[in-house]
Amino acid sequence: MSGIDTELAIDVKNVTIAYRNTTAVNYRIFLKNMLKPRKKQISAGNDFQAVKNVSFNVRKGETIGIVGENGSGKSTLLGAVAGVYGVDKGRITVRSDHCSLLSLGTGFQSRLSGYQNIFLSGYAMGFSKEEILASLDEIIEFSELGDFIQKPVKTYSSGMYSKLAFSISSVLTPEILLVDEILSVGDIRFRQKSYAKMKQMITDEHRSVIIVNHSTESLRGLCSRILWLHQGEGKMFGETDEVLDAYRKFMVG
Ligand SMILES: Nc1ncnc2c1ncn2[C@@H]1O[C@H](COP(=O)(O)OP(=O)(O)OP(=O)(O)O)[C@@H](O)[C@H]1O
Repeated sequence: MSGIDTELAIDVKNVTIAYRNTTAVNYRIFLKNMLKPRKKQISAGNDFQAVKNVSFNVRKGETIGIVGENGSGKSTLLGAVAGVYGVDKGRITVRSDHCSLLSLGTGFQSRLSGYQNIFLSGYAMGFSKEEILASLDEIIEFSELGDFIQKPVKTYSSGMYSKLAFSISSVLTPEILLVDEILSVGDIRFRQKSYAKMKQMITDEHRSVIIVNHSTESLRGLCSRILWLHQGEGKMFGETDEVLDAYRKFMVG
């Protein structure tokens, strides 16, 4: 089998992910492994398959969206692309030194302060201490957290948590950005601000983005292609309007 197409930032081929076999890995191991191509090939056996034989790709500089009803496997697939989960069958190749998963459930160490978590996340994304320091003031200002930046993240509301997560990834600007539902959290003002920032990030021809979101209207303005997952399977992957129209029709008639 030949290597990945050089125009692709992410290539997901026939991936199956089953819970029970699939374990969330130690954070330090995750940091070490997140940028390596993953080629684990084991049988999924009788475990619950959250993602079944799914293939899609993201070109360099492209933004794609993932839609699907609750429990269709979107977050699981995104977690596998980020390296948080291994795959049971198939292969995921990620081509970048700087990759970040923006998600409400992962990433921060709850006992550490927002300030400390900025460094932790920055390192996880592949940035150096100097690069993080150079962006620190901008991250803190964008987050609007004020004095809370020195408080443990476990004291944050979900909106505050997402503000910090979004600020880190939008200011440090990784080459590959994986966004899980984060645009739908936060107050209206921050949502508008983050949507505008996301649009600006996406227009950078060097950045590749995957967005998981239930708001088809947000996705329409941001994505060139959409993957529709249904009960763990890839039901459609193609041009944004075509897939979203079919998805809306399926969901609401
Ligand atoms: N840790 C876990 N252990 C076992 N099963 C899980 C686990 N996490 C998710 N699942 C199951 O895997 C399936 C896919 O879940 P996943 O969170 O990936 O879906 P999703 O499309 O992101 O859902 P939502 O839109 O509700 O966020 C669901 O049936 C869910 O119950």
